Amino acid sequence: MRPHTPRRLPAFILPVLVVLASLLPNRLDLWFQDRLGQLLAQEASNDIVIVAIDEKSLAELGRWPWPRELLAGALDKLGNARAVGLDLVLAEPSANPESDQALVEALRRNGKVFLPAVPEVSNNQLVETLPLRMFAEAAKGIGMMDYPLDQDGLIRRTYLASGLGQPRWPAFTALLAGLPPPPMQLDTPVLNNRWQRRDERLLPHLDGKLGFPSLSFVDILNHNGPIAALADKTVLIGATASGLGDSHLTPMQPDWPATSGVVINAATTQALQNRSLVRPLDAAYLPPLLLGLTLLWQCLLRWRYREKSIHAAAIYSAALLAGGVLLLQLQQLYLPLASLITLLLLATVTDYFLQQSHFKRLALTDKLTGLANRHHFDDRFIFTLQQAQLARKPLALLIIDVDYFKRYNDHYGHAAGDDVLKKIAAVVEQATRNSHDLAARIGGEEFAILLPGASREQALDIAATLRQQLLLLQIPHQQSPVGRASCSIGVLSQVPQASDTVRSLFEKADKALYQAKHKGRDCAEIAN
Ligand SMILES: Nc1nc2c(ncn2[C@@H]2O[C@H](COP(=O)(O)OP(=O)(O)OP(=O)(O)O)[C@@H](O)[C@H]2O)c(=O)[nH]1
Repeated sequence: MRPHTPRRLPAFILPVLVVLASLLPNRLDLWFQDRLGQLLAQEASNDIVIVAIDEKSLAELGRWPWPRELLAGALDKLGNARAVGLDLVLAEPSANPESDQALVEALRRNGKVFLPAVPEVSNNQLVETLPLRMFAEAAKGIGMMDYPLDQDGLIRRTYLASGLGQPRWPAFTALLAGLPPPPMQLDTPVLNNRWQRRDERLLPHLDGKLGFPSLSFVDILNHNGPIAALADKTVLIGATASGLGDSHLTPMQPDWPATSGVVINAATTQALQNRSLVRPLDAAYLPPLLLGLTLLWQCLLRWRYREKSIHAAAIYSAALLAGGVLLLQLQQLYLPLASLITLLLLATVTDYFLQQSHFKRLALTDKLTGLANRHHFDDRFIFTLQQAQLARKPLALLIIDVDYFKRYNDHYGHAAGDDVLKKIAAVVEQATRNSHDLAARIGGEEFAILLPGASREQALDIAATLRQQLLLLQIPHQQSPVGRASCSIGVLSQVPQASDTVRSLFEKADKALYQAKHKGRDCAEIAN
């Protein structure tokens, strides 16, 4: 055993690394985020209306895709809406060019229609799928619908701008919410092939399912003239029929039947209009925040909460939680609270166990030399003796006593005596062969080594090597007949009998030590 110093550093670095490493797939945080979202769910507003391409419309108008004149007809009924989002990807021309032309004209007549662009995977990378140029130019604006999938297959986030090479497209929902649309960027050159995103936002939760007022597409189409009820409303036209496949798992609806894309867009638009859409903390701020909070925690622990670290961790976690919820409510900023609190608990638990092991080591260690103390030695001796008795294997014990040490103290002083004891302790420890051997300081100037399995020859060899090593140190001792520090060693090695006890073995080794002293010191004697 060596002297031990408290190991503070890992207690504070390790948890930071653990949490940082687990941040990306941090399911705990996602779970936590979902629960918080449910707690703060909003009610669907009446200002957003969904025109649903539903089963009823498909039954009456025929299978999808419909001739684009039908879309044009519906758009003509929505002339008094505040804004219209045509939640369909119009990237391909239809077989009939007149159909497309009819839609272009309806887009122009309406004048408030926004069209979506979407990221699509091609050759393992995302590319932009834009509406046909003729539609794009006739629409009021193009917005990107960028809802990446999380590892668990749910969508939880979107971006206020994204695109290929640079985040050049505003979000489709941002345009619908009336956030100032940047100019059309159809002709902006693509800088590189990397998909770029900016201004991450978390999807809002809605109270209940399909809470938005909804009308069947076919009813709109068959209506005579503009629909008064839609005046100044934000209208989203999109597929809700399950056969059309535009539905997604979200924290709002994590199981099938999932939420339709048009409802997700409506909920996001509403949150953008209310300015209640939540932004997560930028990943770049996370490491400094984690480090700062951990440092603060360490300071608190050192300052006054050392003995009550578990209580303090609970209070600190509650404070973090409250702070996090407050930030969410007041600033719409989401902190990865689960990670932060996990970090804190990890730091506390690690710290606690390091403390415990530190104290445990202290209780078993001799303060001056760092060797095992008498208490530790006796415990190990009992255990080792039982093992040797069961296995019928030899057990050796060396008792090492410094010669004329009283004279040394008297001559050189107690402090110098302490230094000599430390040097001898180092020599004693060097004599051990492996982790099963144990070297200890069992008295003022008395040491012992327990050597399980060592034969008489081996034990005598070890004693001789030990004396040799001490001789090499040449510690001056003018009051000793040999002029240097030396020791006498009592050696015992035997296969212990059932009747042998720690005490009886000690007595035998002690007797051998007495003989060594009696012979004139600076030698080793073995017990019979
Ligand atoms: N410096 C120092 N001295 C100690 C310590 N513990 C015990 N001693 C001293 O060790 C000395 C032991 O003296 P004795 O038991 O008479 O043995 P000795 O002088 O070594 O004589 P022999 O063993 O017969 O050779 C005493 O003077 C103790 O005060 C310690 O921790 N530090």
